[in-house]
Amino acid sequence: MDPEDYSELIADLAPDLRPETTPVRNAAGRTTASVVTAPRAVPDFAASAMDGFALDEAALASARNGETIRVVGDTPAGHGVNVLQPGCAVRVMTGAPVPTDSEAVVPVELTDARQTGPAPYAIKIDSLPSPVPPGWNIRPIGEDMNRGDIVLPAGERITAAGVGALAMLGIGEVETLRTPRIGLIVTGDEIHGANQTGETGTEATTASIFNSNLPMLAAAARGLGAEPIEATSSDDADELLSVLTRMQAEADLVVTTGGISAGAFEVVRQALEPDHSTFRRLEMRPGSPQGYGRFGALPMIHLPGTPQGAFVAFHLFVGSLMTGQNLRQRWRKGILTGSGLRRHGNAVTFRPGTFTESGEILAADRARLPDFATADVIIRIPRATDSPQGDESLNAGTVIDYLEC
Ligand SMILES: Nc1nc2c(c(=O)[nH]1)N[C@H]1C(S)=C(S)[C@@H](COP(=O)(O)OP(=O)(O)OC[C@H]3O[C@@H](n4cnc5c(N)ncnc54)[C@H](O)[C@@H]3O)O[C@H]1N2
Ligand code: MOO
Repeated sequence: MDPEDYSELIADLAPDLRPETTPVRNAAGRTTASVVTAPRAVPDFAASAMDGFALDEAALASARNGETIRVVGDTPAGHGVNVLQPGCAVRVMTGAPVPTDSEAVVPVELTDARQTGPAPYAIKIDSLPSPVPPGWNIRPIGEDMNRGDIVLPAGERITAAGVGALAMLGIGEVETLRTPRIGLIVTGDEIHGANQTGETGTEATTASIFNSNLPMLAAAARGLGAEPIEATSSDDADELLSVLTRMQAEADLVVTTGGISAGAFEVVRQALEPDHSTFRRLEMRPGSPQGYGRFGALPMIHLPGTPQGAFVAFHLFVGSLMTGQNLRQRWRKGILTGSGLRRHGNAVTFRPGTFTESGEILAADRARLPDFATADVIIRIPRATDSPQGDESLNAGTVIDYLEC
C-alpha cells in the first residue's frame, strides 16, 4: 500500500477537538474552529495615506492656477475630522481622517509648507500630477477589509499576521480548536534508562541506546501545535496496557514507536493485535512497518522504532491527521538539483532535502536521522514502476514532491 492510500485509510483517527475561546493575543499557532468575518471595515473612515493637505475640487483648481490656498484646519492622526470650507485646505497627517469633501491629499513635499511646526495659514502647491487621480492619497473606507469579509477560514493555523489582522479589526477573542494532546509512548528494553536522552551526560550501557524518539517526537508534536504527553514502556505488554489506560484520560491521540515488526519481543503488536490495532507493511522506506487502531475510543498510530522511520512517518501520517489534510494534498512541488536519485524497484522512498540559493532542492546521499537534522524538506521518490518509461532514476531538473520538515 502507498503512503497516500494509508493516510486515507486512517483519516478517521483524527482527534475530535471541541472549540474553545482564545484571546487573540495568545492565538498564534492555534487553529480556527469556525470562519472569522470582519465585524467592521478597515479603515472605517476615509483616512489620509500621506502627511500633507486635503483639498477639495475648487482648491485643486486654484492650485493648478498657481493661487495660494487658505489652510482652515489641522488634523493629527487619532483626532476628530475637520470641516473643509470650499476652496480651502486642511492639514492632515498619515492615518488621520480626511474631511468629507476632500478630493485628494497633496503630500507636504509638493507644497511650500514646512514639514514641522504649526500648520501654516496658507500654502502654495509647487506641482501636481495631471490629472490628479480620483481620491489621490486617500484610503477609502474598507480599503483593507470590508465588513463581512472573511478574515480567516475555519481550520486555518493562526500566524503572527493573522493575530495582527484580527487585532486590526478590533477582535479580542477567537474560536479555536482545543490544543490537541498527543500521548507519545516509546517502547523497548534497550531504551537506556527509559527517559534517558543523554541530558545527564552518562554513557549508555552495553547494548542499550539513548532515547532519540521521545524528545524528537515531542518537538515534532509541538511543531504541529499539539501538547505532547511523554511516556515510555518496557517490552512488557502489561506495562504498555497500563500506560495506555492512563493515556485514555489524558490524550486525544496516542503515537507509539517500536515493537511492531517481526521480532520475538514486539510489545506493541503483542499487546494490541488483533483486539485494538491492525499492523501492515507499506511500500515505503524508511518507515515501512505501520499500525493503527483504538484503545477504547482513544485513536492510536503505531510507528516503527527506527528513528528515521519514526521521524518520516510522524510527518507523513500524524501531520496529515493533525492538519485534517490527506497526504496526497500536502505534497508541494519543487525542482531537483545535484546528481540523480535512484528509484527503489517497488517502494516509495524518502530522502532529506535542502533548498539551494537558487530555490532548487538538493537531496542528501542517505536517509538516516542525522541526515534529516539539517534538512528543510522530505523528498518523495516514486518507485521505478511508477515511471511510465520505467526510468531507474530521478535526474536534476525533474519536478519532485516534497513536504517541509
Ligand atoms: N525479521 C525482520 N526484521 C525487521 C523487519 C522485517 O521486516 N523483518 N523490518 C525492519 C524494519 S524496515 C524496521 S523499520 C524495523 C521496525 O521495527 P520496530 O518498529 O519493531 O522497532 P524496534 O524493533 O523496537 O526498534 C527498531 C530500532 O529502533 C531503535 N529504537 C526504538 N525505539 C527507539 C527510541 N525511542 N530511540 C532511539 N532508538 C530507538 C531500536 O533500538 C532498534 O534499533 O524492524 C526491522 N526489522
Ligand atoms: O521501514 Mo524501516 O526502512 O528501516 O524504517
